[in-house]
Amino acid sequence: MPEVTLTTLNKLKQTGEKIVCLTAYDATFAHLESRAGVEVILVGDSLGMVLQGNSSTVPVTIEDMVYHTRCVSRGNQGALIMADLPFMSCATVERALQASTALMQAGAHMVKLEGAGWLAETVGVLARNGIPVCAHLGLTPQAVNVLGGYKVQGREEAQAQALLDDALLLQQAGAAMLLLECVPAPLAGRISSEVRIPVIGIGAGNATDGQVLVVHDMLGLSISERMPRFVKNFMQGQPNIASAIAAYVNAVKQIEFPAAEHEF
Ligand SMILES: Nc1nc(=O)c2c([nH]1)NC[C@@H]1CN(c3ccc(C(=O)N[C@@H](CCC(=O)O)C(=O)O)cc3)CN21
Ligand SMILES: CC(C)C(=O)C(=O)O
Ligand SMILES: [Mg+2]
Repeated sequence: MPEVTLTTLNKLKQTGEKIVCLTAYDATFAHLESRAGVEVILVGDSLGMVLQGNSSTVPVTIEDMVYHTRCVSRGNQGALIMADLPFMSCATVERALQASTALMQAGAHMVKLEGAGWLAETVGVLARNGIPVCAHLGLTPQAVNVLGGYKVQGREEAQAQALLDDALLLQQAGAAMLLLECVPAPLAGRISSEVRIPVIGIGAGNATDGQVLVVHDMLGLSISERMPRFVKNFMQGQPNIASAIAAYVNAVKQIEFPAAEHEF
């Protein structure tokens, strides 16, 4: 058992203290982040972009995710490890169970799946089998080819209402956590206050229960010229990576990050 558990995260939500989440893909970063006070380490399928150099997360396989989850697990010092279920791994309940088993046996404490209310049954089956699930809503990058780009979701009233309905449905189905990506800040705040479970945001304003960023982004490392609006470079003014990560933890805890310029 890690030092940080779902109980810890639920308590943080109740007390209003922000939950800090950051991606890691290897043992060294897992070590640094967990030592710096990051509560949740996300082994994100963003590794398909920042490590593998793909232009989306679609090429990432379960084997890739298992490998990096194992690496992170070895370096982790007490954080809760959440691993992404990659593209197509939730197409059927059976596939989701198989992929999640592999991730949990590689050292994950929780899995994250992209998708809305239609995954409620999958979430329920996983939860009943002892696998905590985070449901990733809003901009779901694995669906980039359907969405037509990495765009803000939930801007129209009907879409916003559908997101809120999905959040409540997934909680009801047994989700332990939600992640909202690129949704208008007021909508993310509303969803966070209407569900009991912790809500982590990226590009979703500062009213969610926690924040996540891709570690390469917050260290100012980028292949492309343009960074998404929600990214802040925490290396600025810091002597090393450990202190940049500590600055991120502090900024999230103090609700200094994200600022208005980082939200939609
Ligand atoms: N390095 C990295 N960082 C990420 O945050 C990330 C990945 N990779 N890979 C998977 C997804 C892709 N993500 C992205 C990528 C681009 C935007 C982006 O440029 N968004 C526009 C929104 C434009 C709009 O609709 O108004 C922006 O200006 O931020 C958002 C999320 C988030 N995830
Ligand atoms: C951007 C975050 C939320 C993610 O899913 C990832 O890193 O893969
Ligand atoms: Mg992901």
